[in-house]
Amino acid sequence: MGLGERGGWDKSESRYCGVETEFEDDMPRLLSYNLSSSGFDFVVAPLMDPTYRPSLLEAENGSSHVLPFAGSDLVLSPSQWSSHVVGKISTWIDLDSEDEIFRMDSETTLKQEIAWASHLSLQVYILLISCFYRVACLLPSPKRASCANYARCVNQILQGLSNMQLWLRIPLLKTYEDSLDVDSDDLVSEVSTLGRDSWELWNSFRLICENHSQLSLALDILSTLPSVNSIGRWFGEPVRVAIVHTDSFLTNARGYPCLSKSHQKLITGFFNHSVQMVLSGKPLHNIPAESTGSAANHIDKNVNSVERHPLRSYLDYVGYLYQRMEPLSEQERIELGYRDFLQAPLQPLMDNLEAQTYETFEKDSVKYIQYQRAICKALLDRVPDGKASAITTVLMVVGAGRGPLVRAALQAAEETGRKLKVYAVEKNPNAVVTLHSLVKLEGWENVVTIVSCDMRLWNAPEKADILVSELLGSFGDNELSPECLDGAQRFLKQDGISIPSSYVNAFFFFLFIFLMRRWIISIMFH
Ligand SMILES: C[S@@+](CC[C@H](N)C(=O)[O-])C[C@H]1O[C@@H](n2cnc3c(N)ncnc32)[C@H](O)[C@@H]1O
Repeated sequence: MGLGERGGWDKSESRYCGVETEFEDDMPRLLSYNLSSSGFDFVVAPLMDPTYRPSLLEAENGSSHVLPFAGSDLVLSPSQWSSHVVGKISTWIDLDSEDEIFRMDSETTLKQEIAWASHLSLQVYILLISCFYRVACLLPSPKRASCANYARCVNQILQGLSNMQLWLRIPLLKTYEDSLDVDSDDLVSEVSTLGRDSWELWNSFRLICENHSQLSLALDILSTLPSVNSIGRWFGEPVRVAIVHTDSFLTNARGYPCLSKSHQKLITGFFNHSVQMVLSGKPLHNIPAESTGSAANHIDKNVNSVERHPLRSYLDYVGYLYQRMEPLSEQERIELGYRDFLQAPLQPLMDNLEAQTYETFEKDSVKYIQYQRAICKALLDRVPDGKASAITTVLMVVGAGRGPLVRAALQAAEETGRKLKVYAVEKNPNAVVTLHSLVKLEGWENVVTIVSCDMRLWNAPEKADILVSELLGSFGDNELSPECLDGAQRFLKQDGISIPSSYVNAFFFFLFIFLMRRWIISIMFH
């Protein structure tokens, strides 16, 4: 999901720019109009007729009614539902309304619509496992500052939801005063009654939802933006979509839509965080040969006509902003998938790591350069220039994996002109296979001895001058490095050294940050 590599609109991944539409019960026509020739990749469309109210339908038809969804699940293929439709939950719902019937109607509708969306995505999950988690529903923004019942109900739904993301819609507003500056749009007039910073609203909502990983954000980008500090706070949040309203666009000298510098900065910042864009609203620019009227209402009966989509010039502008960005460096591309994700700590002693994990380690070139520098310094320190050809330093890499530290050590020896003998100790037999082929391929047979066993059980034939390891793990000890390295100390000569020579357990540091996070955030942003 999300934007592909920079340098062009990458079509290899679906869903990079969508369009918000109104209710249309002919889904295939809606898709055909908005996607096929118009350039959008997905629609954010209501799943249910907005006039539907459970209490009214029940009064009319008793219990034998059919829910007024936008088409049956069969009108689109499972992959079309998953890649091209984000279900928009009815915006009229208000689960914190004082009117009990309205509140009950809201809760029933919310559950029915999410159950329906989940039904659509469940088929997809079975048929197309790779689409897992691409399926999403857009929850309307809370209507009032106190939205505990809405959040409680969403939390309840999340507990039973395995195949879908919920995106809570929140307007990008700093304060109540901010919202008063903005024109009277439905959404804004709703949120202006909230009377508080929209980040606070999101924060209280997600806390009630216990920070559920399937709850993320859809941010409405309006014509006025909050301060840079206030915006910065959102970049630490799980924003999946930025909904850019047409009234946030200015008009350039040729009459085409464009964005202010601050809006441009915001949008490119979102691109950098793989946030998808959605365009919303009526076209407000009079461009020759382009039709006017609402994007949502403008479904021509003849969908095959070559008429330009009314929001096409807005889409082109967003595409232009994307293409204008500097392409990502190789390193940034590698890191992209790891941004903003908490990783489950690895257990390399208990488990045998997979090739993919080693490959990820090996891409961290900065780390291996630091090791190489440290080994260079150690070699120069231990072996004077005059004895460089007479003394062979014994170096042991304990936990050698597929060999990047062996390579760093041999490069250090070459760089310093020192003679080196390397023992590579590794307990993962699969990694040892790769290590063997690397040693052969590089012609290191004479200097590298591979030892396939747990370092704690190894009977080393000689003692080492330098012990090199990389077993820090997430908190400096989850790979059991203290225990393993303690077991390896017996290999070390009396005056031998260890690289790294020391490290601290960062657990308490992170615990402190975690416990003080609210205080730190308030200091940073107020
Ligand atoms: C974090 S990985 C680092 C691998 C490699 N040095 C690198 O940078 O890609 C740690 C390696 O140590 C190995 N290892 C962990 N405990 C070990 C032990 N007691 N004896 C031998 N190898 C061990 C693991 O199998 C794993 O390959």
